[in-house]
Amino acid sequence: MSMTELDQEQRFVTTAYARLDALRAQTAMRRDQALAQATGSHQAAAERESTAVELGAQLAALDAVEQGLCFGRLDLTDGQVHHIGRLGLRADDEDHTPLLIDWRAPAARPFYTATALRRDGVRRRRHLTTSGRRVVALHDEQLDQHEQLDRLDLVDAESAVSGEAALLAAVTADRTGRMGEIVATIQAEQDAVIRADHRGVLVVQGGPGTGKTAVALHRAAYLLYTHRDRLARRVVLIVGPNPAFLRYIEQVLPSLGETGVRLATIGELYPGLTATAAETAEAAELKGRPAMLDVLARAVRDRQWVPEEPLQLPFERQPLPLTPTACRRARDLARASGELHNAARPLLEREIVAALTEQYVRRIGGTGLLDEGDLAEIRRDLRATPELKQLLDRLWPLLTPQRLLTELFGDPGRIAAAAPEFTAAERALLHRAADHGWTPADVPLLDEAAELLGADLAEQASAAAREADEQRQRLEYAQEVLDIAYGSRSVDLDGGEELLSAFDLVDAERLAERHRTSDLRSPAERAAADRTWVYGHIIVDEAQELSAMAWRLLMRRCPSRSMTLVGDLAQTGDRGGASSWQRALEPYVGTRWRLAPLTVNYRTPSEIARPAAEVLRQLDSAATPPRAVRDGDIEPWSTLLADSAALGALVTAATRFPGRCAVIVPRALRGKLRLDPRAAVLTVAEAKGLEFDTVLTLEPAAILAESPRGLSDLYVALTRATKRLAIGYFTELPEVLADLPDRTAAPHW
Ligand SMILES: Nc1ncnc2c1ncn2[C@@H]1O[C@H](COP(=O)(O)OP(=O)(O)OP(=O)(O)O)[C@@H](O)[C@H]1O
Repeated sequence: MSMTELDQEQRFVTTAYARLDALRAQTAMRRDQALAQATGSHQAAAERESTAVELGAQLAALDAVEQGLCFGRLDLTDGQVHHIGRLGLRADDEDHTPLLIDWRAPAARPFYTATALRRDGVRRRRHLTTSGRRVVALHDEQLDQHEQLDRLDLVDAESAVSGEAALLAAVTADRTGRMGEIVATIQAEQDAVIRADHRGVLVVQGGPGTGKTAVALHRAAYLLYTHRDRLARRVVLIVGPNPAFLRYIEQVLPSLGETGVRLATIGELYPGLTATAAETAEAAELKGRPAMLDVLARAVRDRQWVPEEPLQLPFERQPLPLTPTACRRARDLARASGELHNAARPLLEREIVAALTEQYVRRIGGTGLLDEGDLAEIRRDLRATPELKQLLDRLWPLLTPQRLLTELFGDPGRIAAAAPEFTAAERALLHRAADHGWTPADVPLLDEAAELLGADLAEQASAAAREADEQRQRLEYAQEVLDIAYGSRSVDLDGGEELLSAFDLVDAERLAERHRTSDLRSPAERAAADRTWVYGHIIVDEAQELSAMAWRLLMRRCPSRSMTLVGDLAQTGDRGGASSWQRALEPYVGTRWRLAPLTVNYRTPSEIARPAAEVLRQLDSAATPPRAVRDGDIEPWSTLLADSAALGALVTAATRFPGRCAVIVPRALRGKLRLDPRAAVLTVAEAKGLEFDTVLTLEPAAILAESPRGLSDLYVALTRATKRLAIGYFTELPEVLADLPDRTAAPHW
């Protein structure tokens, strides 16, 4: 590569950064102006403040693309040259000439898809490697020099990875503990997923390390770019398996300049609580079964009570009796109304008050002397009796989802009534203390309960009152603004005043409405606070782990079914997780979903992929392991550990390598080992989706034995390493790993 070409690229990159700097300065100035003017009337201040927030977000997006602003160049056969970057830039000239093309724009696509066989008009693809703002290397692929290839070469040219040098540099770099973006080296099969149509359900199935997570995140960025208007307002939701995983990926989208996304675990999808309490895998599996739907429905019906003996309502001098028959009639009527539980309570109340009125009339000697007005008064008095509410609360309590579940799980009697089809052992799994925290598996149940119960009327009334009050204040304020605006006008024409005030009122309402929508929370924040928010698109990572109940919750949040589900059935660890995409999706979309496979493994070198493939073969003899994109230089090995000191020494030695190190342990050993703190000690569930330079998998036989999905767990444990993998065991090495070189005599890395 001649120096002049590097210089030329440097000149271009310098121009692009200068343009970026200018845009930043402009945006910062406009934001500061908006902030300085955010005073004066309430309305104007709110509008300027929201402008300032918007400009602040734009500024953050411009700052985010600093690293690797420009990473590619396409030379087309027609002589055009396109530079590809992390955002689109136009020159500051009259024509706004395109300078840098956003990687998501259609014109950038050939950068990811062109091959020697399908050139898409590309003559040469160039990868630019930069360090800060300096161009340090160029890698070219000449796509027009393969005309004379024979058949064999053609096959190779088709399957070759694009931008090989840049890709290899990316996949062999030391890990930082945070996932990074891959815009410069997205591969063709990944690009197809990233740019797939947003409509309908797309399932991305791929083995460990095939870039499912990376692709899911870049797809979110692509969809936001392509459908900005709709998706920024409706929000893209990305669901991950646990908070540590979300921390691992949370930087990727901001680094691509995208913030209109909500990242959440299932445990965070019920507003007002974060469900992080632990429970057994068996209890979580049970709660994820579709049978829980009936359990919840019965638990609600169980709260619609009929006493066996008459109840008494203290009223005037002598209590009024309320017979079981009257209670049953009232309950059946309320149930027959078809209203949700909380909404049906007023119907029950009306019936109960009617029955009590009848008792009262009977006590005072019949209806002969009473007219309708008297009866209404009696009913009013009954309703005003404080004990009536207590009585109604026993017969048909207003319930929040939290209260329904707490009182259900806290009471074996209630569990038995609601879950007659479960075995005694299963029912025991559901039982727990009332002060037990919420677990992730509770969240779909809370959501389902909210659907069954409907809004608590008291809650609804107070929310409505609050909203009415705010609206009144907004109207008053808007009217004031208009009064001032129109104050100077003369309105003493005949009839003119009336006309004008009607006009004012309409405008005041519209103004108030506009003010109401100047809510400074971002759409993602508003989505997080709203249980019934409908998302524009939902992406689920590790989707194979979702239970049937969790699927229901997500489908409710996405009636359009615009979803991307990424996962690997061979890695399913949760007992309630999926073993077939068709079975999991059937209830919601039938067979109307598309499958996109990913086949190349970018994480583990071929040496490490080999024993993992052996485990996969035992899991599913028909499955094809992903093809490792590179060879490493270190074979994985096993060692029998004499004692915990030997383990400690091995782990300490492992932490001396650059990058990150993890010890993956059976659940039973978690928290029981004293190891070098530089090594992350994780169970398989915790390590899922993550990767490390060096991995020690400990006691694989115990990992296998701990769960009915033991083989899947072992598969996950063997596929986390980017460079070095060793297996340590105290007693037994599973047969499936017996072929690994045994280094018990000299267990060094
Ligand atoms: N095109 C690419 N260019 C550079 N790096 C890539 C590319 N594709 C994937 N990678 C890297 O490979 C590693 C594995 O990717 P990722 O974690 O997305 O895989 P996965 O399919 O989600 O794996 P798992 O099933 O284990 O969760 C990551 O470090 C990712 O950045």
